[in-house]
Amino acid sequence: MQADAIDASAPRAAPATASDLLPPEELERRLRAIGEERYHIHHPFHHLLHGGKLSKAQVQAWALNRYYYQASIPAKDAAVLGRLPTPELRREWRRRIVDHDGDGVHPGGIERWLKLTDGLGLDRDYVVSLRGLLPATRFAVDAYVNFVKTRSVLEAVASSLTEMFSPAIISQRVSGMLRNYDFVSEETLAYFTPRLTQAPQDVEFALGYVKREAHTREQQEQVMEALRFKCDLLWAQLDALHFAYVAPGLPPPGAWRP
Ligand SMILES: O=C(O)c1cc(C(=O)O)c2c(n1)C(=O)C(=O)c1cc(C(=O)O)[nH]c1-2
Repeated sequence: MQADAIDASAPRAAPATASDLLPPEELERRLRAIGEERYHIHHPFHHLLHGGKLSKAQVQAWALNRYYYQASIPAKDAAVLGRLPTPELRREWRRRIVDHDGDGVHPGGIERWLKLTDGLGLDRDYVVSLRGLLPATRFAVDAYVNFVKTRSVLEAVASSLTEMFSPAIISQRVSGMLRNYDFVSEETLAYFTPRLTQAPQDVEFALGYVKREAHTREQQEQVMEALRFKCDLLWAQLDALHFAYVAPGLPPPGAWRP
């Protein structure tokens, strides 16, 4: 047997039982620890982006790909909404869809993201067509939408909890990009300003929900696993950008090229 193979005969840790239920504050502490370890704020591509180390073309690649994440968030939230059992819960979740789609008078997040891609000089029709996406962007984002459709409502809500950590990365990104790139302005980065108040509001509800509704240790573990999955999905998107546009710099066939 290889040294690193799993020894099936070794004693296993007893499965968690209801008596192992974590106090809600401990669950929250563990969720925050997951973000501290795995959130994409630690990704090398993020450091290059806010540190001013990317070319305009590399920033364009980031904005183009991230458009698909932004555009898919309302589809994700509509899938969650459709599974929530009470008017109170649905009312709360509905706000998220309006934040991104707008209300027909006030523009939402998708429109504001397109201001960013416009400001970077990308053709809007091309961005919206999704033709230049990296395959891995599509796979990662689609996996998120699929996750909330197929897992429990508890896991679906928990998977949004990366937003606990988004104000920190957004602050770093915006201040760094404004300082380091002459091709971005406060206006082009305006997408991010409302997120600094929307995300904490989203989190207050979602975190309260998982702390209240995870009734067994197994469910608490599912909540933590959902957050890990979501961190991985954000990380994988930056991995793909790095591989295609930074090093070794190998965009796959069909993907956008500067
Ligand atoms: O700028 C970022 O790094 C970042 C991260 C995240 C996130 O952590 O999921 C979101 C956003 N932005 C964001 O703008 C956004 O609207 C959003 C919605 C959600 C979600 O899971 O429902 N995450 C995020």
